[in-house]
Amino acid sequence: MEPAIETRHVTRILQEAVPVTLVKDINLKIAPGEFVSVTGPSGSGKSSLLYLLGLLDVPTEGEVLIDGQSTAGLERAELAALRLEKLGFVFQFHFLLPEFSVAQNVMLPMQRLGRLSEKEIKERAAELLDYFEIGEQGTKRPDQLSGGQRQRVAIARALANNPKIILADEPTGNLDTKNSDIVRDIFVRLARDEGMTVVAVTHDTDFADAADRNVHLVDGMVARS
Ligand SMILES: Nc1ncnc2c1ncn2[C@@H]1O[C@H](COP(=O)(O)OP(=O)(O)OP(=O)(O)O)[C@@H](O)[C@H]1O
Repeated sequence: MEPAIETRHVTRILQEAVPVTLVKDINLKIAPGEFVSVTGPSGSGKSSLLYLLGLLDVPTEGEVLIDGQSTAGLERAELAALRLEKLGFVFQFHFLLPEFSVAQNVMLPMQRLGRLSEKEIKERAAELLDYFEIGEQGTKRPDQLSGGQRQRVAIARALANNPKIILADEPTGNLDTKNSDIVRDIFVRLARDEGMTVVAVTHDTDFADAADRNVHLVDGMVARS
């Protein structure tokens, strides 16, 4: 089976006055359904790597493959289309739109993709919110929810278009222990029960330990994998 995500000699250098190497010669194969945590000291390149895996940034050298398909040389619009269809993102700060209801926030990616009718979109949003036990919260605005509930909405939104891959940057970074446990269990369930591929950057050792595999970065390079 093709890896869900593969990097081949991925290096990203920022061309500043003094060039900054964010990550260097990263070679990873992440299998479908695998749950991988990415750890490392502050500044070791974890977020930079996640941005590259998520096609939000492009390598200076090397290539990122999604489902065996190289993304090298794709135009911005093609990368955006791939992201919308195949990838879901969860960040430490939820980035929900404050002026929209919780349900509308979850509906947005589906409306953007444009494959379902408005009725189907509403139903799927309601199902997702139910799945995360926040079905009652749909008509509220994000700021009327607790931090843990908001992060569950952000996860529901990331899943809206049924992506095979979820990329998360410190998904429990902003949560208390109880909510961190809930969110960690959600990620475990997504990989184990739903067969999703999960890559999550984390400083949370419980979260890192819950993954199938840990990739540890030091100075922009894979120190352990
Ligand atoms: N735009 C930029 N200009 C200059 N240096 C940058 C830029 N973006 C990132 N860096 C540097 O690149 C390195 C990698 O950053 P990155 O955010 O990927 O690290 P990280 O491991 O995610 O860190 P943290 O755990 O603190 O979030 C850091 O040393 C950072 O200071």
